[in-house]
Amino acid sequence: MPALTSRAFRGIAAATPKDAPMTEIADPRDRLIVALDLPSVQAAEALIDRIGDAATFYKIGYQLGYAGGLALAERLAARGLKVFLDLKLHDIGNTVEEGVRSASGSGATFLTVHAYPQTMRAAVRGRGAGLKILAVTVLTSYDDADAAEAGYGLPVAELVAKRAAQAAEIGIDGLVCSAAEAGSVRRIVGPDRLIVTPGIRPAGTEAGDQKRVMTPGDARKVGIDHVVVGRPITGAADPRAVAQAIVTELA
Ligand SMILES: O=C(O)c1cc(=O)[nH]c(=O)n1[C@@H]1O[C@H](COP(=O)(O)O)[C@@H](O)[C@H]1O
Repeated sequence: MPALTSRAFRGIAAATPKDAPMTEIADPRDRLIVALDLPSVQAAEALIDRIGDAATFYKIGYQLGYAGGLALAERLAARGLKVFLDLKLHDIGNTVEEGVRSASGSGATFLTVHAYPQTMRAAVRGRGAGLKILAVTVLTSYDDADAAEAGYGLPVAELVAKRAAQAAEIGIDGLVCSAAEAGSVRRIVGPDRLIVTPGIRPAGTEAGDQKRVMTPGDARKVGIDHVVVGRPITGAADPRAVAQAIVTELA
């Protein structure tokens, strides 16, 4: 995979509004969500120790969740760290509603569902106090060709916009999209819903399987609330330093 450079982002950055407002967040570290995409709880705890107080917010997804990570989520929340449970639920309404209800007792701050109207309505019905539901619009590993291959008749930007409008109408708390769509999503959903953007790559780092990417500094300018960063931190020789640099870029 080619390394990404500032030049690679120039087109995207030029197309976005300058210094769009971000939601007020008291601690700038809360803007960075570190994706704990690791094979074991032991590996995750070792990374959290190395990062120390440079990060306050961690995401637990499939890889760690199916390897004991759900219990870890409860322990991290009990320690005062913020937890994003990235379960990306999508099923019949009853199953989603009851799954969200179960997750509401975990102490997590965020939980993801896919942005299908039936799924989002069910998630809102099951949502307990303190848990915010994020709807994943179109995965950041998709481009227009991938959307067409999956059977969608809209380009990614239009599909994201359509799903963002549906999510806002249903009462979802926040959207997951790429930073490239954050400006248009903000105009659709208004100031009160969260915009959370994966596909974030510090300049010079590998995109890997991500297709809609942006640097933390450019993402800051388009009004995101939180960024999600995995491999650039989990694979770094000094994960604490990378986390600190990203928080500085976002501040
Ligand atoms: O819901 C997510 O967090 C998510 C949505 C999306 O569209 N794209 C995306 O990459 N993610 C997650 O964000 C993280 C990105 O990881 P890196 O590509 O390693 O930075 C992974 O844990 C993905 O599962």
